[in-house]
Amino acid sequence: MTALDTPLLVLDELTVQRGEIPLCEAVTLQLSTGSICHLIGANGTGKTTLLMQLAGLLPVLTGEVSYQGVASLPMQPLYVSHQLGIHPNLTVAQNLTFLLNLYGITPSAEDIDAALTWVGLQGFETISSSHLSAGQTRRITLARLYLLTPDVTQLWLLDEPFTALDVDMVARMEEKLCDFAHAGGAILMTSHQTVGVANQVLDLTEYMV
Ligand SMILES: Nc1ncnc2c1ncn2[C@@H]1O[C@H](COP(=O)(O)OP(=O)(O)OP(=O)(O)O)[C@@H](O)[C@H]1O
Repeated sequence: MTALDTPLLVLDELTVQRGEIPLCEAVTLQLSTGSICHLIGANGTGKTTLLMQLAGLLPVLTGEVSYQGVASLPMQPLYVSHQLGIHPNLTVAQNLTFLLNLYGITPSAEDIDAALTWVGLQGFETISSSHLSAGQTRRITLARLYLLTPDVTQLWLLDEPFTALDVDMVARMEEKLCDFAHAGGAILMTSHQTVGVANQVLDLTEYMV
């Protein structure tokens, strides 16, 4: 039995819905440990809406979601929104600490140093986050991935994580996605760029109302 044989998240006939308006119907998906699923579709199809539904930020009104074999939403998926949620009045280290605290992790100074080094922000710990470029700001939100293993959260929902990143950082991110999937995690992610490491695709265009 390979890692891909183990079902983790199952969507059965789910309606992607924003308020009263259904966007996509009867969406079906099975994600297993080891899955890196690229969620695709034109602008406005409902990709962000689906990720928000799975993160518990918007309701699932029609269809079933089961997680680890139980009819429910995942208890604590990691949801990285394309809206960054970085507080401009906090330093880089303070923002990263806050993002990790949400998952019950209190990082040590060494953890912060290692995560920021991984995203190329070594030495930025005490810099105000308002002084960073768009790509550097996104790197703060991604630095948390360095410290999150499948033991903490087995499902990553990533909304356009590669936006504003340079080629080297995208390559580093893809390596991290593979490491996480091989360690027993599963990933559902949007990107308007090619995701070379994806081993599954969900095209929402096929389900549009
Ligand atoms: N805050 C909102 N309130 C009401 N409707 C919204 C809101 N955000 C998006 N929508 C609507 O929901 C639809 C789906 O939006 P969503 O952001 O899920 O699309 P998407 O596939 O992620 O698009 P993109 O590729 O542009 O990021 C859009 O057509 C839009 O009209």
